[in-house]
Amino acid sequence: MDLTENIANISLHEEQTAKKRNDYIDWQEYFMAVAFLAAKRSKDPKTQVGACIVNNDNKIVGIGYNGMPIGCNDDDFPWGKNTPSPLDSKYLYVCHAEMNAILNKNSADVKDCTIYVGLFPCNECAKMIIQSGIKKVVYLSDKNAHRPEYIASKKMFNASNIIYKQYKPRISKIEINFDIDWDLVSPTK
Ligand SMILES: O=c1ccn([C@H]2C[C@H](O)[C@@H](COP(=O)(O)O)O2)c(=O)[nH]1
Ligand SMILES: [Zn+2]
Repeated sequence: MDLTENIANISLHEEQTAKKRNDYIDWQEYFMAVAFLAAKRSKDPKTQVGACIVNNDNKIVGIGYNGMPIGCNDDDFPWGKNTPSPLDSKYLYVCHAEMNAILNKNSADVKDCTIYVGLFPCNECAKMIIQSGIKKVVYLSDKNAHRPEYIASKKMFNASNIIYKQYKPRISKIEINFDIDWDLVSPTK
């Protein structure tokens, strides 16, 4: 066997025994990352929230982030928090991420689905989650847990048998790199 034949045989053997990669992200990481990616669309200068709704077949059926309603120009509507008049702060106008994800659904309904969200849902979103038939909430931060709206959310979720579970990341960062050298990743023949 000459050298070229030998190299060809070695590379054939490598191809035939190739194993799947094992550093892929799991479903939870994927759905929470989609929620976080959606949040990057938010124009809120202080708090960007994203939500991703998933059905029992692990199919994404809705994505949303906090933003102004359609027709309400986000350059004209306010983004402040503590203004003398409530009419001049964002709170009366901004649509929450969970609400947008539910309303943006691309399936007939979101019954029995799970919603992945960066921030634990407020009481208004909790009502929408319950009424839409979503059965599980996976959230990352519960930073507002002490506030009455969020205590109310938990009261309602408990009464309606909605499961809520804090997501504990296995990895702290998922990187998206558009600057990949595809020829290095999978050399063309
Ligand atoms: O359930 C929730 C609660 C809040 N949001 C959005 C609404 C606002 O744009 C921000 C909260 O602003 P703060 O400056 O942190 O008060 O988060 C949401 O999308 N879903
Ligand atoms: Zn809300």
